[in-house]
Amino acid sequence: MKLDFFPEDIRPHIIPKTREGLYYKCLGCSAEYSIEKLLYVCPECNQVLLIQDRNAGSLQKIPGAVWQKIFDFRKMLKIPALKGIYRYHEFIGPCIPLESIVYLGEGHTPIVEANETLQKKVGLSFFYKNDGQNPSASFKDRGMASAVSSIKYLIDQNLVSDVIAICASTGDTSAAASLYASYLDPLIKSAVLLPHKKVTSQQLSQPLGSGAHVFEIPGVFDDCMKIVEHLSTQYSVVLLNSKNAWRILGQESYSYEIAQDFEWDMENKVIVVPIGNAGNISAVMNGFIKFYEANIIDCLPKIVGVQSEHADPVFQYYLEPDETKRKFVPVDTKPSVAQAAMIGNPVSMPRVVNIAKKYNSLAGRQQVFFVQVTEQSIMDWQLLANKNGHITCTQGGECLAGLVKALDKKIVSKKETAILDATAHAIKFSEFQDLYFNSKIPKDYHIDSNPDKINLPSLILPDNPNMVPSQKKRLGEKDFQNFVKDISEKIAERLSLKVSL
Ligand SMILES: N[C@@H](CCOP(=O)(O)O)C(=O)O
Repeated sequence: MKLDFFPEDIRPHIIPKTREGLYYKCLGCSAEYSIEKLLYVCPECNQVLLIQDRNAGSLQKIPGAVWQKIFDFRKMLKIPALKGIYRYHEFIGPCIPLESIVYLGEGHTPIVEANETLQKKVGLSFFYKNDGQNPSASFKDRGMASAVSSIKYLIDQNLVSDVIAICASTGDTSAAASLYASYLDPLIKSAVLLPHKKVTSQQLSQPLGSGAHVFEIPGVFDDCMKIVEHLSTQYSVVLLNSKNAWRILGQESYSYEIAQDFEWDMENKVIVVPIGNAGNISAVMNGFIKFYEANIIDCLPKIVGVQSEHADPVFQYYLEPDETKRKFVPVDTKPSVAQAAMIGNPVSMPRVVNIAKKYNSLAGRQQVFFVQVTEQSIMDWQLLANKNGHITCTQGGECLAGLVKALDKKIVSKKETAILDATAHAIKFSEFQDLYFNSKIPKDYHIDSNPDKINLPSLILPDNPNMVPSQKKRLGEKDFQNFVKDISEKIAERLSLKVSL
């Protein structure tokens, strides 16, 4: 829609204006740093950073209802830079000029209501937000669009050049990082570190296809992360993990979209997210806080963070009810089908502690909860969700298992409506489905294949196995007709089909 057709009251705000005000703030010592430097931890105390906005107060000068109208109308713009996460430019990266924004189609993923069968089984109304429908098939594209746009902004100002972007990954981050970097080739080259044999083959193919340098490292994700942290302090590289605070900003768009899709009504809503490196739950909470502070939503939804029993450091931390006695202890992970979240020492733990505290305090009651689920429940719920029309990954299965657990523990009630994060597309994690269906999940996952849930292909051969069509030798007309009839009859028998009249 052309600018002239927008309502007059919001017309001056439809195209966002670039403005200053963002800075890095250390969560340890509160030191502040310019965003014109590439920085991932505080040079003083080594603690993680968050990006803050000195002019956040100015956002409150526009009434919440006007912001809602601006975002609703912005949907109709045809400007690529504003079609993705930067619809919320003022809240995500107001210093980034539209020319520096990298847009590959991320964000505004569908929210799909679970069907009646599944809602009945679970016991309350819920939706999946399909973040697997992002360009690299996971939610990481939100954060990557933000981090890579921030680098492009620095490149455009001649503040950096010849960028080598680097990340550690369980699969999704590396796919997103290499995809966005490849779009800016040759300005940005990428290198990814993956734990050897702990990334699915689909995920391994993604950075390879994008032309990244792919390094497989013995150990688990946490080991790769340490190497990336070391590289980023010793060498001139750009770190693209969520330790990079720009990633958090971009991932806040997930919350903004939920608010907008539910007509800004967050009453009785529960947001369920899996926790791995903990960047996403930090971003999700922070996003809702920002919209609440700007009066765009009038209450904060409940947040339920879910971890597998095989990788549960955040859940363990919050088991201690007395906040003053809590002590974070990294855990050694065990094999998990929620492989993307198989992380024992999440880099964003200090962010979770800081933001969850603020969230609960703003809400005036506990609104952030953590639950732990079994590996068996992750797999069983994922398979059931996908048998009912969803396309969720194992982490999405983890969310559903977490919702069931939260209902059981009375953290969530039947009156509420949950929105579950399908963080990636099911196809990325189909290897776990294959293992389950073939009853071959290794013992240390602690998952048994339920025969009722197994689905395997059936090879249908004709009575005469030599009379089959092939590319090398086609059958003669009569033999081919016999083949078609024979196979059809066998399928009809399997499906108990009735002959049509
Ligand atoms: N699950 C993640 C782990 C790294 O996450 P990040 O958000 O901290 O970059 C992955 O997909 O690699």
